[in-house]
Amino acid sequence: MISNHLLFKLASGEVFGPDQPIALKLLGSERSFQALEGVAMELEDSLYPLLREVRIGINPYEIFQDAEWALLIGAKPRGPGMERADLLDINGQIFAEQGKALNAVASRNVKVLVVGNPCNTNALICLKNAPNIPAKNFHALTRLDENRAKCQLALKAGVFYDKVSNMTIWGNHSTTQVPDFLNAKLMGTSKGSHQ
Ligand SMILES: NC(=O)C1=CN([C@@H]2O[C@H](COP(=O)(O)OP(=O)(O)OC[C@H]3O[C@@H](n4cnc5c(N)ncnc54)[C@H](O)[C@@H]3O)[C@@H](O)[C@H]2O)C=CC1
Ligand SMILES: O=C([O-])CC(=O)C(=O)O
Repeated sequence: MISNHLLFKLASGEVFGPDQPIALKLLGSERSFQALEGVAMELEDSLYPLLREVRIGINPYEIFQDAEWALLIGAKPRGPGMERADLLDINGQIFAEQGKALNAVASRNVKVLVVGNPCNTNALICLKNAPNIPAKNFHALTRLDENRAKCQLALKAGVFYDKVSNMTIWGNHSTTQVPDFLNAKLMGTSKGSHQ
C-alpha cells in the first residue's frame, strides 16, 4: 500500500525535484511479483518525463546494483491486536538479507530509509549487515510520529498545524515512544502557558 503511493510521487518528481531524472528498480517477493508487474505497467503508461527506467525483480543482489537510494518498505504489516515488535521474527530476516545485498552491490554512498516495522530495529539490523556502508546513511521512518503529534495538538487546540512548532519525539516508533508535548509551542507560545 505504501509503495503504491510513494512510487508515483517519486516518478512525478515530487520527491527529488522537477530536474532530477529517476530510474526505479522495484524489489518484490515471489508472492507479490504479479502485482509488481502491474505497477510497472502503470508507471510506464503514465509517461512521466523524469522516469527513465523501470525494472522489477525478486533478487536484491540484482535490484540493488549501484542503488543511490534504497527505500525499504516491503514487509509484513501489523494485524489486529499486534504490536510492531511482534513483526520482528518475520521482518527482521528480510532486512538482514537486504542489508547484506546492499553491502555487496549498492553505491558506497547509498542512503537507506527503513519503513517496514519495527522500523528502528530493522534499520539497525540492516546497518549491522552492511559494514561497508557508512552508518550515518541508515535511517528509520519515524517522521510519521512527529507529524502525528503535531496534528493531534493542533486538533486539540483548534488551530491549523502550521501553528505548532518545537514538537520533538523521543525513542522508537513503538509504544515506548515519548512525544515531548510540554516543550511544544502553539502559535509561538509554550504549550504550558497557552490558554
Ligand atoms: N515506519 C512507519 O512510519 C510505517 C511503517 N509501516 C510498515 O511498512 C510496511 C509495509 O506496509 P504496507 O505497505 O501497508 O504493507 P502491504 O502489506 O500493503 O505491502 C507490503 C508489500 O511488501 C511485499 N513484501 C513482503 N515481503 C517482501 C520482501 N521480502 N521483499 C520485498 N517485498 C516484500 C508484500 O508482498 C507486499 O506487496 C509494514 O511493515 C508496516 O508495518 C507502515 C506504516 C507506517
Ligand atoms: O501502526 C502500524 O503498524 C503502521 C505504522 O507504523 C503507523 O501507522 O504508525
